[in-house]
Amino acid sequence: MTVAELVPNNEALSPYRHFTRAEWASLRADTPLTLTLDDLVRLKSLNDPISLEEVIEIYLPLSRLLALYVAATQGLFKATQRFLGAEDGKVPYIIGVAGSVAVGKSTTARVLRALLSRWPNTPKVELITTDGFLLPNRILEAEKLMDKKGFPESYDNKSLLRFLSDVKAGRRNVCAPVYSHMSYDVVEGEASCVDRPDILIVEGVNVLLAPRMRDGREIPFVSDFFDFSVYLDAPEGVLERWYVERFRRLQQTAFRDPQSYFRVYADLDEAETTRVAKDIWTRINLENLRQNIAPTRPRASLILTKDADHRIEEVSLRKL
Ligand SMILES: Nc1ncnc2c1ncn2[C@@H]1O[C@H](COP(=O)(O)OP(=O)(O)OP(=O)(O)O)[C@@H](O)[C@H]1O
Ligand SMILES: CC(C)(CO)[C@@H](O)C(=O)NCCC(=O)O
Repeated sequence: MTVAELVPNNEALSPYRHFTRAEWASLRADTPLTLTLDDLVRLKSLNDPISLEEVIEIYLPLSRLLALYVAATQGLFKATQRFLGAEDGKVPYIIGVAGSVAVGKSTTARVLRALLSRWPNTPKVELITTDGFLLPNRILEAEKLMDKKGFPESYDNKSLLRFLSDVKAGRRNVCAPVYSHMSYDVVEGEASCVDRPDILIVEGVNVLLAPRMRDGREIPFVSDFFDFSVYLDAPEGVLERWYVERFRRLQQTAFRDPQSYFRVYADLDEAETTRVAKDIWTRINLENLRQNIAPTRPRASLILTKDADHRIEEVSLRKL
């Protein structure tokens, strides 16, 4: 026997099964296409920049996999209810979507929502972002955390955990605070409520953080409530480019609104705008990516790796 035969290869040792785009796309085979071409076109017109090819090759196989996972989990729940002699209830299936600022989490979450709601056993799919659980600016300012927006310490983690635990407990009308990118702050008096969905998608930069210890006790974290999670990945340089492009686009549009927190940047020229965007990216978002977000990647059930054109080139699925 050769050494090569004795030592398992990397793929065998990895907790993930890796698929090229083409391999993954072929896993849609035999799935009845629950979407018509019209649905796909409508999805695209939701203002999401995603290509139809991406939906068909990446997101349809993923929605098929998730439909199977959800059905299996619902079956297990029914078995437990029967064992306990309990009345039929419903527990929402919770999916986390994690990854850097500007990687495209909102787009992925919205596409998944649209696709999953087409399956007969999960018609009601709701979506929240953890942005609403950011501490208000007045607290961030007082605690000198304005340059740490998106870092774990900038969230009201207790409220976020209570929200998730209430949803998981099957409570009706569980509400989350709302964040405005325009005012760059939590909106006082506004709420976004979910009412016993079949699936809840929770999108946010730090949703896969590992539980931490305090006084020798483990503090629960958001991902304790997840049944499945997706980490969106792209190289740092590419992420910076997407961030700067988006910032420059917003500088031409939303920043001109008198309500915009970034109104002060509305009159900058192109070079200055790029410099400001790169500075915010490097000081805050890249730092957060390196310190907090990227280290959570190995905790995801699925990793989607994008190339510079937002095309998902590799899919890694955790072996169960
Ligand atoms: N599949 C895609 N194809 C092309 N462009 C995309 C795709 N997904 C996202 N983008 C673009 O990338 C940028 C970031 O996308 P999005 O706002 O969804 O990111 P995000 O991860 O939710 O960001 P943030 O954490 O900053 O809210 C946007 O400018 C968006 O237009
Ligand atoms: C709200 C977050 C943290 C995540 O969505 C992000 O969009 C953000 O505001 N980051 C702080 C630095 C910046 O303004 O880009």
